Amino acid sequence: MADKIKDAKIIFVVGGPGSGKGTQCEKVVAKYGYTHLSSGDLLRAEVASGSERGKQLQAIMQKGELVPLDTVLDMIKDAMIAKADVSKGFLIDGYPREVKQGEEFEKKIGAPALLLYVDAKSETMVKRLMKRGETSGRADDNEETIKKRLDLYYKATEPVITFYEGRGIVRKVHYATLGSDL
Ligand SMILES: Nc1ncnc2c1ncn2[C@@H]1O[C@H](COP(=O)(O)OP(=O)(O)O)[C@@H](O)[C@H]1O
Ligand SMILES: Nc1ncnc2c1ncn2[C@H]1C[C@H](O)[C@@H](COP(=O)(O)OP(=O)(O)O)O1
Ligand SMILES: [Mg+2]
Repeated sequence: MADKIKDAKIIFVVGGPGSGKGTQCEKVVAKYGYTHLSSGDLLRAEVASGSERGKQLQAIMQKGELVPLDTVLDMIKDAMIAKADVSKGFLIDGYPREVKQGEEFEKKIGAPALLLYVDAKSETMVKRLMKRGETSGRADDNEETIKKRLDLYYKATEPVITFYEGRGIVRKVHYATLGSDL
């Protein structure tokens, strides 16, 4: 099964909470036809299913913490396999959240061709998330959880960008300016 995605083109999409990862991914999908997989969306689908595992995930996400690595990696891998036959490439949005997640992904699936870094100032992210929280119904779009998610982003996720900069595969995306060197 995993053989099906062995040679897939993989693009990691990394940025702070509310930086616009999902929004930029939609633009890439429209332009290049890649398959968009958001770790957060996959987790929220599990929560919505009402399963016991979903309840545990919901409690973690509500606190602004990271869910266990194996859980999220297995979900992404299953989703990739399900789309392998129809996909030109994969946008992996919201993963890796820490360097270890990147390492495990590479061991189990493969190496990314590119990392899209969606950059935004922390004030901008907070403002957007507070606004999104008015309608999103997301348990983590509230002031207290947003603060925790931002702290965790700077502590755990920014090092991911430095790690892949060392490999020369990081492309920074600022607002709606998607380069044509994708
Ligand atoms: N370039 C932008 N300018 C203004 N608002 C934006 C921009 N990109 C995203 N947003 C808004 O910010 C919020 C967070 O965007 P989203 O794509 O959901 O971010 P993420 O997936 O990184 O959490 C959304 O409400 C979205 O409409
Ligand atoms: N790769 C990952 N590892 C662990 N937890 C993750 C994860 N991706 C998402 N989650 C959990 C923790 C996040 O705070 C929550 C929401 O993720 P998200 O939808 O990517 O949010 P956002 O991009 O707005 O920060 O889901
Ligand atoms: Mg998102």
